[in-house]
Amino acid sequence: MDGTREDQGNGTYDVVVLGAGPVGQNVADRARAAGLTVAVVERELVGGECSYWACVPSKALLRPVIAVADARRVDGARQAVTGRLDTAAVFARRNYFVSGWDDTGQAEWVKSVGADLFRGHGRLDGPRRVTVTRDDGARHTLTARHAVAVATGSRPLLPGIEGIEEARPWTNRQGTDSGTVPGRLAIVGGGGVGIEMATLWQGLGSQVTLIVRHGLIPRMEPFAGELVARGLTEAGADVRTGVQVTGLRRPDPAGPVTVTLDDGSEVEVDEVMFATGRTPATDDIGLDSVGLAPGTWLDVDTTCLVRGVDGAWLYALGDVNHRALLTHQGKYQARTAGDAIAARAAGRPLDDGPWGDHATTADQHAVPQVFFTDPEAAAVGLTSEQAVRAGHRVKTVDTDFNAAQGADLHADHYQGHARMVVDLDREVLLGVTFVGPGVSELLHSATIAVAGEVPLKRLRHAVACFPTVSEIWLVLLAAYFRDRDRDRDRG
Ligand SMILES: Cc1cc2nc3c(=O)[nH]c(=O)nc-3n(C[C@H](O)[C@H](O)[C@H](O)COP(=O)(O)OP(=O)(O)OC[C@H]3O[C@@H](n4cnc5c(N)ncnc54)[C@H](O)[C@@H]3O)c2cc1C
Ligand SMILES: NC(=O)c1ccc[n+]([C@@H]2O[C@H](COP(=O)([O-])OP(=O)(O)OC[C@H]3O[C@@H](n4cnc5c(N)ncnc54)[C@H](O)[C@@H]3O)[C@@H](O)[C@H]2O)c1
Repeated sequence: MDGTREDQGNGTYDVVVLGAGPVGQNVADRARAAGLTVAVVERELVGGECSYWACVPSKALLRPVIAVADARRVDGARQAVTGRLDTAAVFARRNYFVSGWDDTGQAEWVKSVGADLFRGHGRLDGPRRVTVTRDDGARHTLTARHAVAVATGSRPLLPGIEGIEEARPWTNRQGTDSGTVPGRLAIVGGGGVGIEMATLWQGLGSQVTLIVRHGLIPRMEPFAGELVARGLTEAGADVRTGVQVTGLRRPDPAGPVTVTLDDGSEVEVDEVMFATGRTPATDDIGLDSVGLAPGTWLDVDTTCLVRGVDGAWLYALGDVNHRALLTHQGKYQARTAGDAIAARAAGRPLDDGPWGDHATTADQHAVPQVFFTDPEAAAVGLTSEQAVRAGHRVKTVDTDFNAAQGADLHADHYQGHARMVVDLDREVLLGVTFVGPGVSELLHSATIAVAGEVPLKRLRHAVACFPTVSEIWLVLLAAYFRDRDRDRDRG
C-alpha cells in the first residue's frame, strides 16, 4: 500500500473514498480542502477508466481524425491534406496522454492534496468501515468518522449472445488501448461509445460496420443521430440500424469473427466490439453489509447521500449513482458532495434546496454532453420530446447552421443543425442541441443559458461576434421572437 498513516495511526479518517477515478479524486480533494482527513482506496490505476480506457485516450485518438476532416472542409487547406493518417504517431499521441498506463503522476497528485492512498480492493464492512485487500492478500481496515464516498465507476455490460465468449469481443478497453488497426471491425451499439469508436477506427483505417438495434444516440434529438449516421456513412462506414446480433462464431481464436444478425445476414470481421452500455462496479464492494443489494446502481439524494442507509454517512458519486455517466457531471457531484460532507461534519446547516451549494440540481436540468464524432453532436438539458413529457408548454426553434455566415466561413458548405427548446411560460431555455463541425466549443454558451435560466429577453442582448459559428444564437433567437411577435399580432 502507498498509504503512510496506516503505519502511524489506527486507520481512522474523516472520509474514506472508494475508487480513485476522476470522481473519487475530486471528492477527496474537496474534503481535504475543507480540512478533513481522507483515505483513498484504488484497486487498479489512479485516474480510473476515464484517464486510461475512456474519455482521455478516445479523445486523444479522435482528435487527429477530426483535425484532418476539418482541414478537408476548407478549400485551399484541403489540397494540402494528401496523405493518410500516421497511425504510429496517433497511437504515440494517445500513449502520451495516458502516461503509458502508468499512474505515478496521478498517485503523486493524490498525495499532494494531503490524502493517503491505499492500493487494493475496497469493500464496505458494515457502517463506516472499509476493508482493503491487496493483491498479495494482505488486509487492512479503515474507519470513517464522517463519510464513505463510493466512486467505483462502471464496467462494460455484455449481452448474453451465443458465442460471445468464443468471440473474445473488444470493449472500451481494447477500443482505446489497441496499438494495431483491425482491417475489419464490427461495433455493436449506437450510444456514445459506439459512435465515437466507429468514427475513430474508421478514421484510422478499419472498415467499420456499426450495428445498432434502434437509432443512434437516442437520448439526443433525433436529428443528432441522423447527422452522425450520415457522417459515418460518408466516411465509408457501414451503418446498419434496426438490426440485432443473434450469434457470434470464432472457431479459430486467431481467425476472423462471424457476426450473425436477425435479418439473416452475416458480417465477417477481424474484431467485434461491444458498446452496449455499462453495469455498476458495485457487485463486490460489501453493499450487503449495509443492507443494500450488490450489483445495483446506488440511489442518491441531491447531496449524493445514498437513500435507505441510516446515519447520513454513505455517499455515491459518479457512474455508480447512474444520474449521468459523464466525467464532468461526476466531478460536479464530487465537488457538491465534498462540500456537503464538510458541512455535515462541522454541524453546519445544508444549503440543499434547488441550485443550492449542496445540491446537484444541474443533474436534473442542465447536463451537457458532447460526442466527438464528425459532425460533433452537443446537447444540454431537455430534448423537445422530454420537455413535453415533463409537462412544459414548449416552443421548438430549428435552424441549419449555414444561416450563420460565421459557420460558412469556418467550413465550406458547413453542414449542421441547431435546435433550442423554449419554456413558453417562463421564456427561458430548457434545452439546446448543436450538431456540426466544431460545435463542442459552442456548447458551454448553451449550458450557461440553460443552467442560468437566462430570460430570452436578456439573452438577445448577448451579442455573438461576427463572423463566428456562435452567430447561430442570433438566428435561433431572431426566429423565436419573429414567431412570438407574429403570434401576438394575430392576437
Ligand atoms: C469509451 C468511453 C469514452 C468516454 N468518453 C467520455 C467523455 O468524453 N466525456 C465524459 O464526460 N465521459 C466520458 N465517458 C464516461 C466516463 O468515462 C465515466 O463517466 C467516468 O469515467 C466516471 O468516473 P468515475 O470516477 O465514476 O469512475 P471510473 O473512471 O470508472 O473510476 C472508478 C475507479 O474505481 C476503482 N474501483 C472500482 N472498484 C473498486 C474497489 N472495490 N476498490 C477500489 N477501487 C475500485 C476503479 O479501478 C477505477 O479506478 C466515456 C466512457 C467510455 C467507456
Ligand atoms: N463523449 C462522451 O461524453 C461519451 C462518450 C462515450 C461514452 N459516454 C458515456 O458513457 C456511457 C456508456 O456509453 P455506451 O455507449 O456504452 O452506453 P449507452 O447506454 O449510451 O449506449 C448503449 C447502446 O447499446 C444498445 N444496446 C444495448 N444492448 C444491446 C444489444 N444486446 N444489442 C444491440 N444494441 C444494444 C442500446 O440500445 C444503446 O443505444 C454513456 O452514458 C455515455 O453517454 C460519453
